[in-house]
Amino acid sequence: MILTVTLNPSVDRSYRVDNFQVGKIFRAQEENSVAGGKGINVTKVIKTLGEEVTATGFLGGKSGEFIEEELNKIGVKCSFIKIDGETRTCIAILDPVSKTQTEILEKGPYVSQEHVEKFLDNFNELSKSCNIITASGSAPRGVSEDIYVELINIARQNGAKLILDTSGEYLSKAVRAKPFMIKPNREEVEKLLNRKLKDIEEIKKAALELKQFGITIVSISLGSEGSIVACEEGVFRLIPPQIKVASPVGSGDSYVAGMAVGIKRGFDIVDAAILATACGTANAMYYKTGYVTLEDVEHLKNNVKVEKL
Ligand SMILES: Nc1ncnc2c1ncn2[C@@H]1O[C@H](COP(=O)(O)OP(=O)(O)OP(=O)(O)O)[C@@H](O)[C@H]1O
Ligand SMILES: O=P(O)(O)OC[C@@]1(O)O[C@H](CO)[C@@H](O)[C@@H]1O
Repeated sequence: MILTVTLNPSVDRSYRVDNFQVGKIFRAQEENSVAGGKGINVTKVIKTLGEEVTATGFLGGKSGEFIEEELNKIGVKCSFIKIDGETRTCIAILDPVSKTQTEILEKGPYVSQEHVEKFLDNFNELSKSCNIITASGSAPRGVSEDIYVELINIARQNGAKLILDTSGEYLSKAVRAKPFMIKPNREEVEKLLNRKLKDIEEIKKAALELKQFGITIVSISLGSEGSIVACEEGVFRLIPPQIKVASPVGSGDSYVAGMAVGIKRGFDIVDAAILATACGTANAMYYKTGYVTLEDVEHLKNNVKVEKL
């Protein structure tokens, strides 16, 4: 069983607006609301790939009920802590003409200390029966920036591998706690290391530098340019096939789902990264976040290129 953690889930609302501009009024050509937040997207893709998955984190209010209903519909086991506030909404404006994506992410509700403690107790229990754990995204108000450090330590004590996909202070604190794997994107690594990464050689160096913290797999994702993966077997570049992009929102989450499933199935890291790349690319072909089809993933997998750096 794979366990996914989403501390700050969201109802992801996307609008397709051709020729979007700041400061003007537009009518959307298409709108869509889905259960989202990074870890929820990971959950949906893991389920599509055919693995059993339990989802945990915090949920509250009507948005929380909507997310739980959507996950129940697809057969995900839910083990969320119910909070008093309302789960957030995040907005994405997708403009296929200018090929831009504008996002407005709410901070999320306030979570009390009592609920945080309940969550940690529950996480401790769940991680005893799940050997692969993904933990993704920002945390809502009231949750300490050290939360992922705590989760990494609990997972390790219980013999589980934790894959972390977060940013900012959460990431900066967590890398020192030696998670099994991290998957920042290029901008997140630039912030973390406080320097620009000009080319593939500099990204490779950054991946190896982060691996030195004691992290088994460091994967830096680069959108349409693929990803760089540093692991025990060496450093690899994964290059995805070219596709017609609808929305890459959630491609990083789909990539994490592919990695989690590959590792769960005992693939070697390069094969897990090929599956991950196919999932990230498959997600970018649709407007929905955290949405892939098995047919697309199978087809794309055969067209991912791997280079040893
Ligand atoms: N336009 C694209 N074409 C092909 N593959 C893509 C494209 N965008 C993303 N991918 C695939 O998905 C992976 C993850 O994408 P990306 O680097 O955009 O993640 P991210 O920034 O974490 O995204 P998010 O935070 O929205 O989930 C890439 O490494 C790549 O394999
Ligand atoms: O605020 P966070 O947790 O960093 O990111 C939230 C979010 O942008 O990430 C997902 C895409 O990866 C969306 O589903 C969601 O709205």
